[in-house]
Amino acid sequence: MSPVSGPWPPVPVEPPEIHPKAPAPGTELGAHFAECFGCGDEVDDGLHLRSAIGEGYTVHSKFTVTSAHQGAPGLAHGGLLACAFDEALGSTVGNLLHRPAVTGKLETDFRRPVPVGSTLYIEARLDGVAGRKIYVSADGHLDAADGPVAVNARAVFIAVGFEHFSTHGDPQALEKLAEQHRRNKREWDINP
Ligand SMILES: CCCCC/C=C\C/C=C\C/C=C\C/C=C\CCCC(=O)SCCNC(=O)CCNC(=O)[C@H](O)C(C)(C)COP(=O)(O)OP(=O)(O)OC[C@H]1O[C@@H](n2cnc3c(N)ncnc32)[C@H](O)[C@@H]1OP(=O)(O)O
Repeated sequence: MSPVSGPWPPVPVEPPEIHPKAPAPGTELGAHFAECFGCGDEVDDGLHLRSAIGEGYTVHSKFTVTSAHQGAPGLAHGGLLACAFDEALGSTVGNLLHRPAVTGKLETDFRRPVPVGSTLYIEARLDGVAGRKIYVSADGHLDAADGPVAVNARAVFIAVGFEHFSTHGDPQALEKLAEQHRRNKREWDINP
């Protein structure tokens, strides 16, 4: 339960409908985009966050804080930690619902410092859906899945059409990504 103030979700919601092709519990999720700062292998100083589907359709992610992620000497930058939660929560929405969506709002509650060299274990869950609004939350534990909670986060993702990415982003890179997904036989319909 997040200590961030106010009721959550803030509006009446429907239970999320897990997509029939959502990966089964235990499935390790690869990077969704090699150049993604959150999970991409091609971003040297990125987070290299790795995720797997948990029981009860949670998503478990982890990343190790490096010196490239510092704010104060020896400590993770708060915005960087927020980025990790954006990634983990986005992965939760994308992989469990198979709905293209973008972050509308992201709230974080920093409860303990996160030192360089520590690993953050993030457990994320779907909290409910209201129309295009998808409510998600997550807790980040220090150095073990049951370690002390360092960060809580909650977010509203807004479902969008695929044209959101092709109109506002880089259509050529998007087509390359779709091709990679086809090659890897990922079950995600990038162009539904
Ligand atoms: C990203 C991957 C793409 C490739 C996919 C490939 C593979 C996918 C597989 C798995 C995915 C895995 C991982 C993904 C990991 C990370 C993802 C990172 C996600 C991001 O990092 S993404 C970047 C940051 N993000 C933005 O760049 C958004 C900029 N923004 C906009 O583009 C518009 O702002 C938009 C579209 C949000 C809405 O615009 P719009 O015109 O379509 O709709 P409108 O404004 O009418 O809102 C409709 C309803 O949402 C409510 N609403 C809107 N905004 C709200 C807010 N802030 N708070 C609370 N509620 C909000 C309204 O109140 C209304 O609610 P109601 O229906 O009840 O009236």
